[in-house]
Amino acid sequence: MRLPGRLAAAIEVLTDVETRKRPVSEALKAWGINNRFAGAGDRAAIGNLVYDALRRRASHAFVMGSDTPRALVLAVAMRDWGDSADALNAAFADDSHAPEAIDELADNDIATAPDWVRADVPEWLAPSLERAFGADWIAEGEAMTGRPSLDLRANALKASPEKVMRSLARFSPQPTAIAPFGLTMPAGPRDARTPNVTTDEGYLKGWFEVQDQGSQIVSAIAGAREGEQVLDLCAGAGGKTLALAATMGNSGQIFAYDADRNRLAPIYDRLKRNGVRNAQVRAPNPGALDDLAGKMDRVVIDAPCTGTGTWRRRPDTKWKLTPELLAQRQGEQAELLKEGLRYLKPGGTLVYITCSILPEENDDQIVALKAAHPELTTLNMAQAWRSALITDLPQGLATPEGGLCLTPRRTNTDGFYIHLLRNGER
Ligand SMILES: C[S@@+](CC[C@H](N)C(=O)[O-])C[C@H]1O[C@@H](n2cnc3c(N)ncnc32)[C@H](O)[C@@H]1O
Repeated sequence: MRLPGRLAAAIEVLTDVETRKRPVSEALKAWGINNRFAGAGDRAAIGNLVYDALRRRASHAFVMGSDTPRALVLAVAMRDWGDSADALNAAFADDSHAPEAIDELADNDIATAPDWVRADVPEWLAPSLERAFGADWIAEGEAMTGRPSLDLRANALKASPEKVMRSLARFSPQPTAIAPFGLTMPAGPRDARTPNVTTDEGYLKGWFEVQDQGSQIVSAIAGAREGEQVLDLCAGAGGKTLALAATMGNSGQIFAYDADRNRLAPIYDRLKRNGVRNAQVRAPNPGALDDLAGKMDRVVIDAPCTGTGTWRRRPDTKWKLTPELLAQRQGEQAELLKEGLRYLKPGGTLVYITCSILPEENDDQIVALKAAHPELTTLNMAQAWRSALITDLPQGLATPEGGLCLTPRRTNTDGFYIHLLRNGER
């Protein structure tokens, strides 16, 4: 397929996403099944167009004077991919699969757009983001419209970063800037494809996992040490469990739990592939964690959240988020923090993590928890960073209440928050 046909296909997929409220991945898959002639390169290009359209949905719509799928996809071609309207029209003229010619270009000046449009975020979230980032909030929003890199974590239980680099040399991975076991492959422009690393021999042997550098950083700062008893209360598919096991050198014990059996299911294979021997999965049965009450050195709560830190990867969620959903997540987080305390021994450490950048899910939760539990004290983040990552904590990452907030603009990672609390005296 040439570009005109790919643009038309992207308009079709985006229409499906917007009218049927379908997740992008599902709509792309359905399009692929109905259009079997399209190759992997076509599917990747169409996916890039749809995701790019959603990443900058508000500003694309402003510039084009329209938010139809057609306007949004054409905006990607012109604003992101650098094709002029004239060049596109010339290409459309001799391609029977092309969208209609562009003859109604509004071309509004983005400098005249409201702040939330320039930041490409939902209008109702502007006050929260301004509270989180002050004068930088628009730049932070803009940075969340870029394509994310593909990051890997070398599994220290089985391989060094150098060994993984050799295994994946054909993709030219580079060491990550902060995470010591991380490798990264920057996203390419236009129709570039994401490398398929999960068919690599090294992956199948458990030498590395796909994990955003931000997730690797917070896993390291969680500070699990050799020999500790650790509860991973929201283990999901085990992304952080695996990283914790690696920092613990397979000693001590991690109890991996999740309330959702389906989310937990992949963890068994992943633990095996990664050579993890110190993790015990606790399925969500009644009383599954009762025997751990008051015994844990560390309780990690990688809480369910709005996922605002992952907007680069899942831009459709940016526009679907509602105040009601935020309030629901806040309620779940407050409950989980209380629940997590149950398992902590005196002197133990509570680790609170979200992949959100909203203060409502981050510092605000900690303030409320500490008000109800004066025995909790915030651990020094600069010290935690230094002991986990050897370097000094970079300026500007600390939050007002003593947590840490990573963002695409600050650390070239997904957005993450982490806060460490000690339970009384050690
Ligand atoms: C951010 S995800 C966890 C991601 C995972 N830790 C990882 O690194 O791949 C949050 C998880 O919390 C789980 N969850 C939600 N409510 C819970 C509860 N009350 N108790 C335990 N897990 C819960 C969800 O099922 C979801 O898997």
